Amino acid sequence: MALGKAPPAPGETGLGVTALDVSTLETYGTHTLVLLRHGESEWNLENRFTGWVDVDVSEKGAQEAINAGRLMHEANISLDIAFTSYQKRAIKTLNLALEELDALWIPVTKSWKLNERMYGDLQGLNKAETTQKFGDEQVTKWRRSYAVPPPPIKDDNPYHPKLDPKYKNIPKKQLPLSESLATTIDRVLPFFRQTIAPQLRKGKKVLIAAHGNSLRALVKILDNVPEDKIVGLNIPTGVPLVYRLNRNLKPVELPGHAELISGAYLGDPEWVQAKISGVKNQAKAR
Ligand SMILES: O=C(O)[C@@H](CO)OP(=O)(O)O
Repeated sequence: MALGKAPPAPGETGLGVTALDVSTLETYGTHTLVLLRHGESEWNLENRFTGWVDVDVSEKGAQEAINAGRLMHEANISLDIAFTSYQKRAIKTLNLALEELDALWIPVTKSWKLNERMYGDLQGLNKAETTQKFGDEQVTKWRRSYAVPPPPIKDDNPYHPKLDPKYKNIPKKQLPLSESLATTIDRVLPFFRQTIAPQLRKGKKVLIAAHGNSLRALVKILDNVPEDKIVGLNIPTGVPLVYRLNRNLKPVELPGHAELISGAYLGDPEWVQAKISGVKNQAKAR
């Protein structure tokens, strides 16, 4: 992956305008948690279901990651510790954003528990073609419902996680063959409670660089988003989502917070909204 040298076009960065007055952040809650979805991946670009397939960030995705670092810098966000998945699109996004913040030194913990939701046998398929074949209702259920898992990955599928050496130490029966949002929560929540929450309680400012659906799982937990509303939650690539939490690690509603959630995205709200709509519309039949 070569990093493009051309500066991003005006209007592509969201820099310079943010709905959240970051100078007042300290007045909301006591703990800072920032969620960051990786920058555009090669398969986001090709509009393919990705899940546990370990694709890289695209050139645009790398720029989005750098931009995420700039947005945090502009907002005076300082970080103490970071968490990410086993997947290179999240790891690279984290590194590029931290580099921009001059914070590459902070401790980073990687865990497969923060991986993208396992997309089963849909992995590798084009989203728009899948909608043409199975219909909008079915694909929306697979992508965004709370409890409906995609079809499980077949044993001879070349993207089967048992073939990936990074999962060799995970007991085979723990390796998911497909996951709904509900079963993604079943692995994300214990990791959050056991490993991330103690750091927040110690007063550490935490960044989690992860994926569209592992972050939807976290947001569902933090904000207690009702199951029938979670279908409407789409997380854009490369836009830091800032939470302030109270002593009980419950989120405090921030000014300029996004729909359904208490956290606020950094960057120009129109720019953020356009990026959210882009994610929502990926599966539209063309
Ligand atoms: O393909 C995937 O793994 C995810 C994130 O890119 O897609 P979706 O937004 O359709 O859940």
